[in-house]
Amino acid sequence: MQSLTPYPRVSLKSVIRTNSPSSTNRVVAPSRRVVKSAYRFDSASAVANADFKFAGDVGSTRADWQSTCAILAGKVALQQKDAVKGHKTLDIVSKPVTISDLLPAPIHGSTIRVAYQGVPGAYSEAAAGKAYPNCEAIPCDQFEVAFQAVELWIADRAVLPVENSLGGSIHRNYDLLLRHNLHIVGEVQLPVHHCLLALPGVTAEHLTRVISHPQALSQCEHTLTQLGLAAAREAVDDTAGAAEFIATKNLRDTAAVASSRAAELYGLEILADGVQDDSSNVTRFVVLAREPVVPRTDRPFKTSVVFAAPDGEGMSALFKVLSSFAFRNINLTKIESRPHRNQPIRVVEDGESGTAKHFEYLYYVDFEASMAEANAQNALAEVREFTSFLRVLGSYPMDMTPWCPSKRA
Ligand SMILES: O=C(O)C(=O)Cc1ccccc1
Repeated sequence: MQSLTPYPRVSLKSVIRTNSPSSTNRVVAPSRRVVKSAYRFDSASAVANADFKFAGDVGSTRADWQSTCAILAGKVALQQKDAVKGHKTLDIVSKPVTISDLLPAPIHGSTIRVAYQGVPGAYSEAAAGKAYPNCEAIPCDQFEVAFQAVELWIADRAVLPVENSLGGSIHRNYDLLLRHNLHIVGEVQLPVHHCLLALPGVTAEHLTRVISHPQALSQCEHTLTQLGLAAAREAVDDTAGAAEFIATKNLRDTAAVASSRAAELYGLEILADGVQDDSSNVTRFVVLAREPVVPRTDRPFKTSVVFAAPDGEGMSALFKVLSSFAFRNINLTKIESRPHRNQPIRVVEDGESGTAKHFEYLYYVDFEASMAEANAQNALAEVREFTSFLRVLGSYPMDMTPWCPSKRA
């Protein structure tokens, strides 16, 4: 997959590697001033950006964001120098951690900073806006960077897509959930409405290439073919980044699958509206934070766990785990298996027939219950007995917003 986007984003290079806040490092919350001009998701800036044309004047929102990135990059450069000198203090900070920084929600009047992968106009940015309507949405160039942005207090939350009703799971994020120690504190389900975008004046006959996030391409494959688009499909990091790439490079032979908001932001035209193969196309995002939320029982909660089976017991352990939930009438909403990276293969020697190689898996399960419920606690106590590894990724309120398929993002 190519990374095409020139938009200034928090990148791996600009995120300093340091120990976690619980280590001996003095890590304090970043001052709001450091990131105050980060792109802000609210209707006012959406309207301001509607006039933005890539080839013309750069709007103040974008200029502000670029200067923010410069500040951030400068701070990071400073830290890198300090790291070389052996200083371990994280230097993007100007005040010590207070109790309000540790609260699961921001204190009244403060703006929550939400990291997402992509550039403005990405669906992940819309998901951040749905979860936290007046947040500062912080674009990151990779999923991993969004995790690190939260770990390093550059952001308060990260919002990441994990599955789509047409395209299936986004495996990278399942793997990252395990590699990092953030907690799932919420979920967002976003109806995704895709458009085919191109430079003004370009028609379908000019197109030799359609670029987008691989999930977006797979969600539109049938419709694009029906539109007679024999153009090659090319996967890039995010939908809005694809739109921006076309605008900056002035590509008249390339279209992007992205949101109508991306068309407005980057001065593209909508060649076809609603190109997803199914109007009930929904993407589920998880919201991550450094601290878990306290599970409750006064509203519907979901809990996400990941576990591994003891050596050689893959299928029977899975059966027992599923029974633990079934016997308690706990509904599972998701089950996903991923290769067990620390132990990918189990080799079984059989003198007569040869050597069998079995793949080992980790299982990700979501169930509809709160960890505050005795039922869920008992189920997990039992699951622990059948598994060699078990981690609760989070117990969090379910997204219960009314169903409205395919609203334009
Ligand atoms: O690329 C984006 O805009 C994303 O946020 C990832 C994505 C891609 C396709 C559907 C939903 C989310």
